[in-house]
Amino acid sequence: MDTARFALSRADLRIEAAYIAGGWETGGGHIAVHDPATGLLVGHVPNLGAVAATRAVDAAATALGDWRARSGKERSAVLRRWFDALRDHRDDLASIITGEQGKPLAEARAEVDYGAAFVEWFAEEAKRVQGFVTGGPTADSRITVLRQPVGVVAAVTPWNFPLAMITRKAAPALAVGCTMVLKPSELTPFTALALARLGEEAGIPGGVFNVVTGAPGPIGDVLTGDPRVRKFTFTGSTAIGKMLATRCAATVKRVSLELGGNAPLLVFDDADLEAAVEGALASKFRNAGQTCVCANRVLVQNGIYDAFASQLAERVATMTMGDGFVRDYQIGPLIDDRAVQKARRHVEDALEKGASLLVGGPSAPSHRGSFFRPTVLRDVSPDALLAREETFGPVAGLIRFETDAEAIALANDTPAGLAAYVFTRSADRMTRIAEALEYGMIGLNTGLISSELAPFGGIKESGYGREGGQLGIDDYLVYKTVTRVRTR
Ligand SMILES: NC(=O)C1=CN([C@@H]2O[C@H](COP(=O)(O)OP(=O)(O)OC[C@H]3O[C@@H](n4cnc5c(N)ncnc54)[C@H](O)[C@@H]3O)[C@@H](O)[C@H]2O)C=CC1
Ligand SMILES: O=C(O)[C@H](O)CS(=O)(=O)O
Repeated sequence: MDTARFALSRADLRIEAAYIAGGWETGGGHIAVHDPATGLLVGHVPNLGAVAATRAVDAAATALGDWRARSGKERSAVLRRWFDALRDHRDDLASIITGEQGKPLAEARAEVDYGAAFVEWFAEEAKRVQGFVTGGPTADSRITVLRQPVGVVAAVTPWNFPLAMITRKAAPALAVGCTMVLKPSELTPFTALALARLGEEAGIPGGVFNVVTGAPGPIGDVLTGDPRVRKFTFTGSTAIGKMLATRCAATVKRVSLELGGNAPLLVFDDADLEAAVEGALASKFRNAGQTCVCANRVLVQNGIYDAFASQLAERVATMTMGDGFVRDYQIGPLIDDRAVQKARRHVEDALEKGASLLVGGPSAPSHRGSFFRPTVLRDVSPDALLAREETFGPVAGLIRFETDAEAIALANDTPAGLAAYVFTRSADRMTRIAEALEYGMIGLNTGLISSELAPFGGIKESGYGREGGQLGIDDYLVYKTVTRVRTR
């Protein structure tokens, strides 16, 4: 490992072991983890499989009784200590995130804040899980509805937010008394293991939070097939999510899916031009375009099109790109060369279909690591690949429209339904368009919609379930209706 690149990270937080039943395991083969900015080896984690995954489910099932028996206030205190530990180790965690995912340190620190905020939020929610009591069908009867933890939870998470996508699931689950087996992305396992280490320090009992590293297939088969797992939560690509949800049906698990997006960003003639450009920059280029809520299609009304295109291109042309550790660059590397090839394919296809390049395009080969320059294309066809698929890279494709009706039709013309953005000064148009768009989340005159306070999730083929906010805890609770008749 290039120790200089983890200068900020204390050795005891970068752990080359899986975490099962409160113990650190180094057995089995190994998976190599690389730094996307340099291709350098970051380290190895155990390549565990079905046997270890089953032992983790054993541990979660064993720990469930005592953990759910604690009061919400007692679990809240443990989560609060976990939150404090994440904040105290903000720089250590950020350097681990940048080292294995590539985002610039400033974005990595912001992700630690974002992920820790879910732990803080659900430490508070842990004390407020409410049921209700009503009168029964006869004078001597009462009906009580309890909300209880669903039980053992399995979670599978992606590489693009290697900390926040985990705490967005683990915090509500542990808050209500569930236990968890997590399979993090094999591309970014060290962040998950650091979370487990800090959770151990905070007093999360062994078996309550388990991290199994290794081959996705065999581990996934156990997490989707073991009947003791009562809830399966996934964040990642639509194709994998569909397959895993299908596997869960055999044991009727509760499932929540946060899948891919294809977010339209609509700019109307009456928009505040500066706000629309800022919003497009924030939404499109966060994490080098590798978020599921990134603007994936930029739909611009004809009257403002040229002004918006030139101002966006001017700003993108000034963006700095490079190794997230070296300087505070704005654009880091993509996760791997496969992601670079996809972005390149989308740009080339759009150009073949009549678009023109305003700025950017594939990086010079001299650039080490999996970089792709921030790119703006204008006059993109709605039939271009980048309008049909999620680019998951720093490519903004501008598509023209004339009328409100045309904008809505273009925006909704996708199986995805995660996030959409609207820039207009008209309150009436905001209301009409927001209500007509088929998406789980809408940004009005903003490109940033994610926080621990806002229920996050999609509709259509972007998935179901909500994470964060007042709704995030529901996915980890079951209802129990108790009818009682007074004895004579
Ligand atoms: N809606 C949302 O909140 C998010 C959606 N995504 C979507 O995911 C994609 C990029 O993220 P990736 O990590 O590449 O997605 P991915 O779907 O390839 O991987 C996500 C997770 O699934 C696991 N996985 C893959 N195959 C598996 C199998 N057969 N069994 C069990 N687990 C398996 C991976 O190891 C990883 O942990 C994009 O399409 C993006 O839009 C990513 C992050 C958030
Ligand atoms: O995985 C993602 O893309 C995240 O859900 C996006 S966000 O929550 O950071 O906006």
